[in-house]
Amino acid sequence: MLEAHFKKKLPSFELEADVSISNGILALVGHSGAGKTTFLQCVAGLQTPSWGEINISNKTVFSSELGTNVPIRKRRIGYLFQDYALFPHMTVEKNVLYGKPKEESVSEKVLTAGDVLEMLKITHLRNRYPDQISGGEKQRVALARALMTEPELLLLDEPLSALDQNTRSILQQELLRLQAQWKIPFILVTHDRQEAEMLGDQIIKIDQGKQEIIKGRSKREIIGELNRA
Ligand SMILES: Nc1ncnc2c1ncn2[C@@H]1O[C@H](COP(=O)(O)OP(=O)(O)OP(=O)(O)O)[C@@H](O)[C@H]1O
Repeated sequence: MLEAHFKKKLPSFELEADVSISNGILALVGHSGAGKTTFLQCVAGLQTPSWGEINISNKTVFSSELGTNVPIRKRRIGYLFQDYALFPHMTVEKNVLYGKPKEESVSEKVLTAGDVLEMLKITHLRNRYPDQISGGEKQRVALARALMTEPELLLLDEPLSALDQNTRSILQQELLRLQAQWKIPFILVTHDRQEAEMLGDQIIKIDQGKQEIIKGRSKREIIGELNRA
């Protein structure tokens, strides 16, 4: 579950975020420079909002009022970047194992690297290095490493944009399957409106920091409906 209600001052505008998602995929669309990456980074703890509150799985990770700002490594978030960010000197298996939490597992899903490699159908690549696998395979390894962290929320910053259409379609299906299996919210930044339509249970467009709901309903609308019932 993610509930984020915050503002972040940027040099040319202020980003205003107000989202709520308990399960499923929230797609974030918008022009270049609209504030999408800033949104993800505020949720992850890589940037600090100017004002507001962020809750993940009912835990407050940021609150300007309470002075709470939980560091990124304690937020239980998987973050997938466009450029995969794999370690070139480590094998696929070592890259995946790198995601394993250092402390004892805190979730009921105790995962081995073998489980995750199998889940993403890359067991046969375990001993290869990143320069010996394709772009689509690299993205699977990056996804495997993110899942290995046992996240409560997965942030995906244009994860498929560097891939060819065929690989992209396969991985889109894979994301849907993983989300259904994992049952945690995914936030997907994409430039591709069709991808947002296909994968997003909710779609939010950001323009100059202001959000517009394209698909799904705002928390305010849902609460209003409950109050009227
Ligand atoms: N480190 C920074 N310092 C100053 N301004 C920044 C910094 N990073 C981003 N910005 C500005 O903040 C605004 C939002 O940037 P952001 O990266 O969130 O946009 P985006 O929607 O993710 O864009 P893109 O689709 O091109 O990745 C932009 O106007 C950008 O110029």
